[in-house]
Amino acid sequence: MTTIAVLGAGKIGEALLSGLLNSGRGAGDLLFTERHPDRSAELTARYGIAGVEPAEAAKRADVLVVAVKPQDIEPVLTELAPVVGPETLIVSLCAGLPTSLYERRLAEGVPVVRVMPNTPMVVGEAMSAISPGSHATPAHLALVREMLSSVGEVIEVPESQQDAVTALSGSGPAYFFFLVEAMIDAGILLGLPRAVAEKLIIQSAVGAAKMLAETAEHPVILREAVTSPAGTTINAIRELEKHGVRAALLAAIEAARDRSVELGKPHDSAS
Ligand SMILES: NC(=O)C1=CN([C@@H]2O[C@H](COP(=O)(O)OP(=O)(O)OC[C@H]3O[C@@H](n4cnc5c(N)ncnc54)[C@H](O)[C@@H]3O)[C@@H](O)[C@H]2O)C=CC1
Ligand SMILES: O=C(O)[C@@H]1CCC=N1
Repeated sequence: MTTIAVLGAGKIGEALLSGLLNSGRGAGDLLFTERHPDRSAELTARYGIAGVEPAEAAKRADVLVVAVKPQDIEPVLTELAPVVGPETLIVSLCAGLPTSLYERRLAEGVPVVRVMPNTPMVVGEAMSAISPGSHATPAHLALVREMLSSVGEVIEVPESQQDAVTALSGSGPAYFFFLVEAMIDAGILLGLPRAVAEKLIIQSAVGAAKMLAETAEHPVILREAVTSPAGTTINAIRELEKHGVRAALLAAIEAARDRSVELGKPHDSAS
């Protein structure tokens, strides 16, 4: 069995570890590194996975999954440079960071795959987009695909699209949670008990998501089916359009893409 070490067990690192455990991998095939000892102890107690030093992770693991913030990458590269060779696959989950950064800083020939996952991997429903670096072979990509398909869906995209992917599906769950939160507030405004509003909105979100996933229908058709002539929904849609919600989403996702580009800027090959 492939041994996988997650470097930086924060929110997405934990989501990956717990998703891999849920998919049937043994705790003994997983490792993590974490700079905060309390966090490390908490994760070992929760999952039975060992927290180790970076050099030990590099020695024992076939795959090193980098899951620190892009701003924290420098010390990780410094730690990995002397201990990682071409037999170890680096999988970077970091927004904005190009594969060329790892290739420049680590030993010649180290294979790197850039991945943008999202947090629904905790429930086996991640959307992950993968892009090979210049030393990653089809076998490396297949290994990453196999690892991530145990926690959700996987697509391959050119690395040039990863900043857009980050803005869309990497951050995407946050937009849906924001929408759900606002809709629950609307229920409170209309005088419903919070628990009732939560139940109504969460189940509506689950149902709508299932319809999108399981019918082949375009979202416009599904929305039109809810929107009765001179009915209630069209009144709401008019308000959404009046308040520029569509334009706000376009601008918001463009801003997220721009931030991803910015996070990679200090590390692009020209710098
Ligand atoms: N949170 C999300 O939904 C997603 C995050 N990502 C990417 O994943 C990465 C991590 O994001 P989050 O989990 O949200 O951040 P986070 O701040 O929750 O986790 C980062 C973890 O790395 C640890 N860390 C930092 N430097 C370290 C080092 N040198 N050695 C060991 N551990 C170290 C921190 O203590 C922290 O626990 C980022 O690069 C982000 O772009 C990608 C997709 C989705
Ligand atoms: O907000 C962020 O920077 C990370 C990357 C995608 C989702 N969360």
